[in-house]
Amino acid sequence: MAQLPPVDIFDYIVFGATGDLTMRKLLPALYYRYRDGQIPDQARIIGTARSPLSRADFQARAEKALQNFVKPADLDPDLARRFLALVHYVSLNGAEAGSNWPGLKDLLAEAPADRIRVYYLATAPDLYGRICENLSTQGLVTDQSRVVLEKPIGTDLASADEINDGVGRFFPENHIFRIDHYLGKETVQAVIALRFANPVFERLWSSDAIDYIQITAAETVGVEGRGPYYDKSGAMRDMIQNHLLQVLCLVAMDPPGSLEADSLRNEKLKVLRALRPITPEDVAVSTVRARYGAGEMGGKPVPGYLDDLGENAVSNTETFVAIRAQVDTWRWGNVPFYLRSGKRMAQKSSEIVIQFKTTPWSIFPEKPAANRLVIRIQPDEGVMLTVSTKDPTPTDSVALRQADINIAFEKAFATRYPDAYERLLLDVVRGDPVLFIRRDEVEAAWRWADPILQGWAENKSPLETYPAGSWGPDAARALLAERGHRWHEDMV
Ligand SMILES: NC(=O)C1=CN([C@@H]2O[C@H](COP(=O)(O)OP(=O)(O)OC[C@H]3O[C@@H](n4cnc5c(N)ncnc54)[C@H](OP(=O)(O)O)[C@@H]3O)[C@@H](O)[C@H]2O)C=CC1
Ligand SMILES: O=C1O[C@H](COP(=O)(O)O)[C@@H](O)[C@H](O)[C@H]1O
Repeated sequence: MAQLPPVDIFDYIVFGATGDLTMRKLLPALYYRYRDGQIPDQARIIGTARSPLSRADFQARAEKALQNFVKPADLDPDLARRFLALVHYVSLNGAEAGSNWPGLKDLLAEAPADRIRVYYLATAPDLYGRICENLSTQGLVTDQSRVVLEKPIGTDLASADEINDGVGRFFPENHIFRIDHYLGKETVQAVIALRFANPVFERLWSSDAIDYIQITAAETVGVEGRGPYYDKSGAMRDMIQNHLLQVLCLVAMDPPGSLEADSLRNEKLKVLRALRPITPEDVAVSTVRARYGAGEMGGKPVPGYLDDLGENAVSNTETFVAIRAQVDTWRWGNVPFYLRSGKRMAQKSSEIVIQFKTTPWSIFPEKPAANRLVIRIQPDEGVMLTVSTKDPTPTDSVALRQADINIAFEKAFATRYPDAYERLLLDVVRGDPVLFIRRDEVEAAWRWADPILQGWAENKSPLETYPAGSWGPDAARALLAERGHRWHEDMV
C-alpha cells in the first residue's frame, strides 16, 4: 500500500469520551490511522467526560473499544499498546465554568502552545455553546484550535441558529468543522468522481435522460441503547435532514468550479435552497412516516420500537421516513428524488439509484427496459449499470435481456475501505473543510425540514407501522406507485 503522509502533531480533545460514538467510531478510527503511520507518536488523544475515571481506567475502556470495534485481524497487540499510550483522560463537566478546567489546562500546557488542538464535541448538541464559552474563558482557544460539531446541529432552524451562534462567538467559521460522516464515506465521494470525471454520465445527468432518483439508507439495527436520544430525534432529524440531504446535494448539484471547499459548498447550498418546500399541508401527499412493530430479523423474532424504548413507553416518533422531494432547477425539472431511511429494515443498504428514461421509440418486439445506475454506498461498495443487450438464445427475432456492468470497488482496487471517520478526523487536523458542512447549509436543510416536522407534529399524516425486518410500510410503496415508479428492491 502507498505510504500515507503523516499529519502534524496534534492534541485531540474529545468531550463526551465515555460515550457510544467515541467508543464505537472515534477511537477505532484513530487506531487505524495510527496503524497506517499517519499519527505521530507525540500526538495525544485526551478524553473528557463527567465520569470520575483515572487515565488507566479510560485507557482500559479504550482498549475494550478497540477489541470490540476493530477487526481482530487488524488489531496488533503491540501497536494497540503504543496507541493507548497516546490516550489521556480528564474528568470534567464541559458545561460548567467551575469544573476541572485546570486539569485540562495543565495537560494541554505540557505541549508547545502552537500545537494543533482539535476540540471534538461528542456530547448532546445543546452543550456545544457552553463548552466553547468555557474553552474560551479558560484561554484554551488558540490560533491553532478547531472545533468539531457532531450532528444533529439542533432540532430545528431556531435551535440550530442558537447552537451555531453559541459556537460562532468563540470560533471563526473556518475553524468550525460540522461533521456529517456520510461525506467521509468513500463511495459518497465517489459520486463526485463518477459525475465529473466521466462525461458519459454527466452529459445524461438531468431531466432529459433521468426519470427518477432514489436515495436510501436502510439499517437493520433498531434504536439499541440510544432510545432517549432517538425518541427525541426520529429518522427525519437523525438521518434525512443531514446525511441524506448531503448525498442528495452531491447527486443534484451543478459542477463546482474546483474541489476547493467553498466552491463545492456553494453548489450544495444552491441545491438545498432549490428544494421545493413541503408545507405541513403537503406532508400527507409527499411524505410517509412510520415506526417498526415487532417482526423478524435473520429468522429471529425482535420486538417493536415501543418495546425497545422500555416498559409503558409512549411515543409519536418515526423510525422510517420516505419523501418525494423535488429540486426546482432547470436541470431537474420534475424529476422526483425519493429519499428513504429506516431502522429495522430488511437489509443494511445505503445506495443511490438513478433510473433513466426508456427509449423514445422501440425497433424491438418489446420495449427495452430503462437503464439503471446504482451507486452502492454500503455495504459491497461499488457501481452497477444495468443495460439491455441481445439475448443470445437463438430465435427468429432480436430478443433483449438485461445485464449488469458491475464494479465492486474492494475487489477492483484490492484495498480496504476505511470507515468514514478515519478520513474526517484527520481532515480536521489538516484544516481541510471540504467534507464538512458550512453553517448556511445547515440552515437551508432545516428550512426545508421544519415544515415537514411541523406537519407531522400536527398529525397531518398518519404514523404508519411496518414489521421489523421489512422494507417499510405499504404507504412507502404507494408513494412511488402513484407515478408508476418502484423502489429498487421491487424492480425485477
Ligand atoms: N452514537 C452514534 O452513533 C452517533 C452519535 N452522534 C452524535 O454524537 C454525540 C454523542 O453521541 P453518543 O456518543 O451516542 O452519546 P452518549 O450519550 O453515548 O454519550 C454522551 C457523552 O457525553 C458525556 N457528557 C454528558 N454531559 C457532559 C458534560 N456536561 N460534560 C462533559 N461530558 C458530558 C457523557 O459522559 P458522562 O456522563 O461521563 O459525562 C458521554 O461521554 C451526539 O451529539 C450524537 O447526536 C452522531 C452520529 C452517530
Ligand atoms: O448518524 C447516524 O448514522 C448511523 C448510520 O450510519 P451508517 O454509517 O451505519 O450508515 C445511524 O445508525 C444513527 O442512528 C445516526 O445517528
